[in-house]
Amino acid sequence: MLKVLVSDPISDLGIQQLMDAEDVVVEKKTGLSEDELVQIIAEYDALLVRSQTKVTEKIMEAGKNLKVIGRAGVGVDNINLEAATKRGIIVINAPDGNTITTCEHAFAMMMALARHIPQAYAKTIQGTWDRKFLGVELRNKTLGVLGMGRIGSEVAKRAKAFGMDILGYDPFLTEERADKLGITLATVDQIVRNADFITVHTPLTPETKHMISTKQFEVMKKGMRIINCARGGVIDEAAMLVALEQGIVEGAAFDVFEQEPPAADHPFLHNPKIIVTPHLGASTIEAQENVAIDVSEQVLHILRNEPFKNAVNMPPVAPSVMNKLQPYFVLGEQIGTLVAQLNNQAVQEIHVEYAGDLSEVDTQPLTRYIIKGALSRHFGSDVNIVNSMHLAKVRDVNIVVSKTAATKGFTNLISVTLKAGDGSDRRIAGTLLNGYGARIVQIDKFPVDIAPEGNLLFISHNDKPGIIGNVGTLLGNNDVNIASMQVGRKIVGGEAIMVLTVDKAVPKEVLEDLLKQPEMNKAQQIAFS
Ligand SMILES: NC(=O)c1ccc[n+]([C@@H]2O[C@H](COP(=O)([O-])OP(=O)(O)OC[C@H]3O[C@@H](n4cnc5c(N)ncnc54)[C@H](O)[C@@H]3O)[C@@H](O)[C@H]2O)c1
Ligand SMILES: O=C(O)CC[C@@H](O)C(=O)O
Repeated sequence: MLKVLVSDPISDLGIQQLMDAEDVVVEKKTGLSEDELVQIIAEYDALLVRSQTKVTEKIMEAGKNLKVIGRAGVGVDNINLEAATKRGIIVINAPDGNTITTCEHAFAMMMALARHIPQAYAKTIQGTWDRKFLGVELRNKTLGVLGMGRIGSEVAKRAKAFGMDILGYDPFLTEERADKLGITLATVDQIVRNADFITVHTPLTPETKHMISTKQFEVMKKGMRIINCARGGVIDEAAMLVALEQGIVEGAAFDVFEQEPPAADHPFLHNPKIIVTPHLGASTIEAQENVAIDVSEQVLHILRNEPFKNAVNMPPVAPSVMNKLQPYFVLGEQIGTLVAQLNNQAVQEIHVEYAGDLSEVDTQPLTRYIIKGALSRHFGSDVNIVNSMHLAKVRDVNIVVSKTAATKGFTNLISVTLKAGDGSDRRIAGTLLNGYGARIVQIDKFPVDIAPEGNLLFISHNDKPGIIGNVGTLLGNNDVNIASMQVGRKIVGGEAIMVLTVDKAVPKEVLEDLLKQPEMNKAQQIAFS
């Protein structure tokens, strides 16, 4: 008999099919600590969670029979994916079931903000008939939506019906799709400067962490309102409080927090201009049923060795293919990550070219790693080798793969070009050198020789005397040690690049100072993990 543990409150109706299955026993034990879970998890073949249970490495290590972890919801940030992958535990989620519900929550928050509904309610039930609450209309206001995926797009549709003008930003949002949605494609800067309301709908990734912080608040319209029903930390809580005190922010509505639950003395819980809810975005009867049904169905398929979808981590790959390709997986993902970090435009096409030895093998699994790397900058832990091609497709990113036996001087070469909607492109090529390991050998049109590890600093500048010295001095003065440096240019006095390996991450302020140096065009930190 297969055993399934449900460790968070999950809709009974949603898990009915699991409970009805003759080969499955379902046990519900909610509110368990990590240690309590460690004690019992070995008995179970599957674990079903929402967001409360933190599925740690320790729990997985104890889960000797665990084949699948089902997350009834979207975000899998409460599950240690790496540990699951390492142990061959499949992690699945239910990405679509709570989209509308969460969108409606964000919209409800926006309306409550506009009309002070929670504050007015609290006064009224205390016996104070206070009619001084003066709201604003949504009509004719500008709404900025950061993250135009499933939820952000639904919010935009509803805001249009309310007569709002919508500015949207998403790295995968092209002019064409924005037109289709009837919104204006904008940059983050345009959104923060012009929006009366801002709502965020991105995952929490290193890039989206504090994407709205002091710098962004400083240029916002005085009296704007802001909503976070995505993930705590996308909006910098401390910076938001300062902006509220300065009158830049008139009101804020948060469903999610940097630390959940927030401490009892968290300033958001005691500020009359901030509306809070306890991560209720997905909490409707419909959404909870939807996600539980989706996830139960997939868990049953996995337990019965049937084909399944929505796996968030490693899929099985045939051993023969695996043996040939495995050495390239890390490099492929690194090339994808690197090229995505260099690109700042909405991506239309990712062109992967395999040369030399690689032209003779079925490279499909490797392409998945490359696309995963290219998308992970924006999808964070939501993208994996199972869903990377699918995510690219739903975001209208065309994947082109070509092969050539010509070796260009290397026995194997992976070249990845990101083509943007505006016609620009960025290119990275890498190889595995026998005895030396992975190397990045080309950045755009410049040949380089870089080990893809540690912290890289990528600088693009005009080829003028003194630049290398300036960079070295500035980094030295800020205690950033340079381990290696490479420079490249095509013509004397023309466009040039500098790639430095540094011993620690370069602070934001130092990058800003670098950019202030003469002849500098770009200074960017690149990370490989
Ligand atoms: N409050 C809740 O209970 C609740 C419920 C469901 C989902 N969520 C959260 O809401 C968020 C959105 O969910 P979704 O289902 O719409 O996900 P999605 O993957 O469909 O959309 C997320 C979008 O964010 C974009 N993005 C990534 N980096 C970005 C950046 N730097 N700037 C702008 N956009 C960026 C991605 O390209 C993607 O289109 C997720 O964080 C999810 O975990 C919260
Ligand atoms: O289970 C929940 O209520 C959280 C849902 C939400 O944050 C998600 O990522 O799906």
